[in-house]
Amino acid sequence: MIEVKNLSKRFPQANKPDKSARRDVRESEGWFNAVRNVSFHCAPGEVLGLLGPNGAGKTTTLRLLATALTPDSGTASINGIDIIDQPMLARRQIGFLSGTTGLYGRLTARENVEYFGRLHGMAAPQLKRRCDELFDQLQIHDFSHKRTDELSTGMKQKCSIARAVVHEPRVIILDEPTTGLDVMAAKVLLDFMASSKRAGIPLIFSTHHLHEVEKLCDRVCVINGGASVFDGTTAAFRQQGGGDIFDAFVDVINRTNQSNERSAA
Ligand SMILES: Nc1ncnc2c1ncn2[C@@H]1O[C@H](COP(=O)(O)OP(=O)(O)OP(=O)(O)O)[C@@H](O)[C@H]1O
Repeated sequence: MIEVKNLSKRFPQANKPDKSARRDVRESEGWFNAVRNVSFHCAPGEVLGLLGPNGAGKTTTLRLLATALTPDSGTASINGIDIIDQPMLARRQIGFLSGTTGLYGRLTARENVEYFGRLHGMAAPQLKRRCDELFDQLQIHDFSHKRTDELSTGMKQKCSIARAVVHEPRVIILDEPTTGLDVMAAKVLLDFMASSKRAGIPLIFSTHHLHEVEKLCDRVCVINGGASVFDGTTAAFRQQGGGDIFDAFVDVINRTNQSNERSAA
């Protein structure tokens, strides 16, 4: 179970805001409140889609949850483990794919995944079994012997996901897993996510592709201007757009933009 309540994170602003530019409701006296008030939950066997326009705060939220950043306020727990009180313990439960691949270019795909498995303390037979399983699921076998600096974008992404989940995490968090991938590569990743769901693993992923949400997600959280502005089932979200998920997204964003503009004025 993943539970997030009222998370917030601000960053110091390097430059003074341009007075002629439209004011962002998140700017405040030298700080930028990238995440202001984000709440959602995701139960075992559920997939939650994290949606929002560019710059909404999705990556920052996922980095907070994955313990790569420390929240300024709010709480989050992974299977009952508080990420602020016990970040190391929480981290061991999480498989996190960040936007940057972080692969070692001079190692092969297999060496990269095995290296991270060993860092997690996996024994050789367990690691071999897990690599074989993941390389089947993610269709990595054909290029597992190639150095990762020689791989295509899709191949690198598959390898990054295998690396992120090699230790059989109890929750999975993926930041834009299918961005930049062709249809066939994206399908492999979506099938992988569906198999994690069948295995009962709570999975959260951010995306700009609403058809992925239709296909996979039980729940949706929309972030706009650093705050969660919708958190509920995919069916309830679709209802917001009279049955159309695209209309629902546009409607929620337009409504909250108007209210943010009123607050910033
Ligand atoms: N380290 C940082 N310092 C200052 N501002 C930051 C930092 N990290 C993120 N921000 C700002 O916080 C806001 C949210 O960024 P974030 O990357 O979380 O958005 P996002 O929803 O993932 O966007 P996208 O869909 O474009 O990936 C942006 O305005 C960004 O410039």
